[in-house]
Amino acid sequence: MVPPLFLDVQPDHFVLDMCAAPGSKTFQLLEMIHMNDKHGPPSTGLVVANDVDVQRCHLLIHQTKRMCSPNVIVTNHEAQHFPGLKKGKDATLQPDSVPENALNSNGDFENVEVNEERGLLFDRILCDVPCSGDGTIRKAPDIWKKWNLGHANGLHRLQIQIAMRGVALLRVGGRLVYSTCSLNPVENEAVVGEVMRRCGGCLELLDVSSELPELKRRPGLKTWKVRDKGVWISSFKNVNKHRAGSILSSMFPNRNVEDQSVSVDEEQLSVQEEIFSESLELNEDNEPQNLEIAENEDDEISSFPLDRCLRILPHDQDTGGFFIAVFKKVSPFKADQFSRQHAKRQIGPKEDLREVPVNIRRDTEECEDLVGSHLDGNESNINQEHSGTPIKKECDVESITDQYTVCNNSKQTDSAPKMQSKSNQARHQQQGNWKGVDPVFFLNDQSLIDSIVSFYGIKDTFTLRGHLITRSEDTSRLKRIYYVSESAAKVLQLNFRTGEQMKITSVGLKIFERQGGKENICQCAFRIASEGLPLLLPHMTRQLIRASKEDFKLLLSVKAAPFTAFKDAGFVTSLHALVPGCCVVILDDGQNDIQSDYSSVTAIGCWRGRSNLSLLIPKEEAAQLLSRLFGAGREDELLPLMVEDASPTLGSIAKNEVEGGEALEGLSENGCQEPNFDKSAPTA
Ligand SMILES: C[S@@+](CC[C@H](N)C(=O)[O-])C[C@H]1O[C@@H](n2cnc3c(N)ncnc32)[C@H](O)[C@@H]1O
Repeated sequence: MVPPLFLDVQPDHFVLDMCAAPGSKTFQLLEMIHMNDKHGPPSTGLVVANDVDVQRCHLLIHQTKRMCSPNVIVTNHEAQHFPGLKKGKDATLQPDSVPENALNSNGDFENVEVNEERGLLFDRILCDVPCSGDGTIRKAPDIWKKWNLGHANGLHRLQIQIAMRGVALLRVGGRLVYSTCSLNPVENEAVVGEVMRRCGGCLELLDVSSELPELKRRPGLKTWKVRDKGVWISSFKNVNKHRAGSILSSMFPNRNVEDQSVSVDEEQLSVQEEIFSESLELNEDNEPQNLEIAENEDDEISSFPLDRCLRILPHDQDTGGFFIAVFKKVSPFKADQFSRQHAKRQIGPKEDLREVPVNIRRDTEECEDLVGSHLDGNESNINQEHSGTPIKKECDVESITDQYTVCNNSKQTDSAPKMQSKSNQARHQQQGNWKGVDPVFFLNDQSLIDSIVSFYGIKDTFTLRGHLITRSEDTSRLKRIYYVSESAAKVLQLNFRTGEQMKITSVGLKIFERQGGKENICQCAFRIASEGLPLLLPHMTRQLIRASKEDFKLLLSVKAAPFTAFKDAGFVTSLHALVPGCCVVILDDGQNDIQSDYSSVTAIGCWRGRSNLSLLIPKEEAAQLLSRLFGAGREDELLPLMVEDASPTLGSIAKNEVEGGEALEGLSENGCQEPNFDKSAPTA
C-alpha cells in the first residue's frame, strides 16, 4: 500500500499508526522496522498501532501477530486524544521492574528519548483517517449506494482533529503522512490546508514528486467548492448562518477571503468538476435534482502549495482512488502561531468559542498538546458506517487541558465523570466480552528468570530482565510470558510513570508458556512458545538438536515418536543427551550454515520425554509445515508410509510409553494437540 511508502521509515524509528485497523499498513510499517533484522542487529524502533474501535483492534492484533514482532504496541484510543505520556499526578512508578544498570540517574533507560517532560514523540506518524471511502467504490460498490454528501462534510472536523493530534505527537524533523481513500477535497485538501493554517510555519508540506516516480499521481487541488443541501458553495461567507455549525470555514480553500489575491485556476476547477460530475445530478438522498449554484461566485484558491498533495485516480493505474499528503515538522508548534486574533478573524461563529480558550492558555510556550483540541466540543455528524467511528460527543471546552488523557484514561474517567460520559467510555472499551485493555506487569522474579536462562542456556547478549512482561502480578499462577523490545519496554515504563494513560490492548511477543503439570519432571517450568522461538533461537545454547530431513519429516508426520523410531544414530544420541523437557529441533538440510544464519532455519518446539519426542506445535501447523517443506499431502495419506519407514513397532512403543505414565498430557495452552497414538499410528 502506498501511504506508508512515503513515510521513509527506518529501523530505529518510533512510528505511530493513528487509525490502524484492520492493520494492512501497520504490517507494512512493521516490515520496514524489521527490514535489517536478518542481517544486522534487531530493530530498535517501535510501531504503536492504534484504533478507536475495540472490535477492529482484534483484527489489528491478529494482523500484527503475523509479524511475530516484540516491537509493536496496539492501543485503543480516539486518535484525536492519543495520550502524550507526559508527567501526570497519578503516575505510578515501578522502580524495580527494570534492571538498575539499564537506568540512568533520572530513572530512564540510557539514551532514552522518551521521558515524562517531553512525553512520547514519534519520528513517523501515519494518519490514515476515517473517510467516506468514495475512492474504493470500484472494489466496494455498496459504498456508492449508501454514499451521500454528509459523510465527507461530517468527517472533516474529526479528520482535522486527528491530523492535528498527529502533528502534536510528531518529533521536530519527523514525517507525517495524511491519507484517505476518498477523492473529496473536503476530506483532503481542505484538511491539509487547515492543518497548515493552524500550525503556521512549523509544518512543511513536502514535495514528493521525485519519490516513487513509477506511481502515477495527479496534483492536489487548490480550489474547490463545498456542497451542502443541494447547493455548491464557493466561499464560507456564502454559507447560510443556520448551516454554519455543519459547514465550516475550514472546508473552503481559503478561510481568509479578504486575502484573496489569486484568480481562479480554471484547470483545477475542471478537474474537480470531472470528479464530481456524477454527483452533480444527485441530492443528499442520492436522488436526481436540479442544481442550484450559490449566487456569489467568489471562488477561493488556497494559498498553500496543495498541488504537492497526491491524488491517485483509479483509472490511472487500475487502483482504488486515494489521497496522500506528506508533511515534515520543521519546528515545535507554538500557540502564538495560531493567534487568537487570527483565529477570530478567520473562523466561523461556533469554532470561535472552541478555539479561544485553547489559544489564550499559553502564549509563547511550546504547546504540543493543544493542537489536537482546537475543534473539540462540537457536535459531529460522523458517518459511523464508513468511518468505523462511533458517533460521539467530545469533551467540553472546560476539559481541554493539556491532559488529553483526562477524556480517555479509564483510570481517570471515574473521577472525572463530566469529562467523558460513561456510555461513551463503555462504547469504546466494552464491545463484546473483551474490555479492550490488557494489564501489563514487568516480570521481576529473578529466580524464575534465572531458571529459564540456565535451562535453555540463553546467552548474556540476550537480556531477558526488563524485557519480560506478564498479564498477572502473581508469578506462581503465571501462564504466559511475553517479550518486549527495548523500545516497547521504554514506552511501557514511561506509561507507568505517567499514570498509565495509554490503553494497551496488546503488547509483547509470547515467548514462554507454563508447562502444564510437567513441573515435577522438568527442571524449568516454562516451555518456549512457537511465536517467540525465532527470536530466542539464535541466543540458545542448550536444549537444541538437529534432525536430518528424514527424521524431521517423521516427527512432523507422527507428532510423537519413540527415540528408537528415528533413523539417524547421531540424532538419537543427542536426544538422550537432552534434559527432559522442552527442546528445539532444527531441520538440518545441509544447505544452511545454521550457526551464522538463523533467519532461514526451520525449527520447532518439541518435548523430550523419557524415551520419546513429541511436537509442541498445533496439529494444523505441523501439517502445513510438512506440506511446505516436503510437499507432503494430507496427514492420513502420509502416515502409513512414514510408519512403515520408521519402525514396525512405532505405535506400540509409543502407546506403551504413554500408558506407562510418561507425561504427554494435552498441550491446550497454545492449542497443541495431545498426541493420541491410538488414533494417529497403527499398532504393529
Ligand atoms: C481507513 S480505516 C484505516 C485502515 C488502516 N490504516 C489499514 O490500512 O488497514 C480507518 C480506521 O479508523 C478508525 N477510526 C475511526 N475513528 C477513529 C478515531 N477517532 N480514532 C482512531 N481511529 C478511528 C476506524 O475504526 C478504522 O479502523
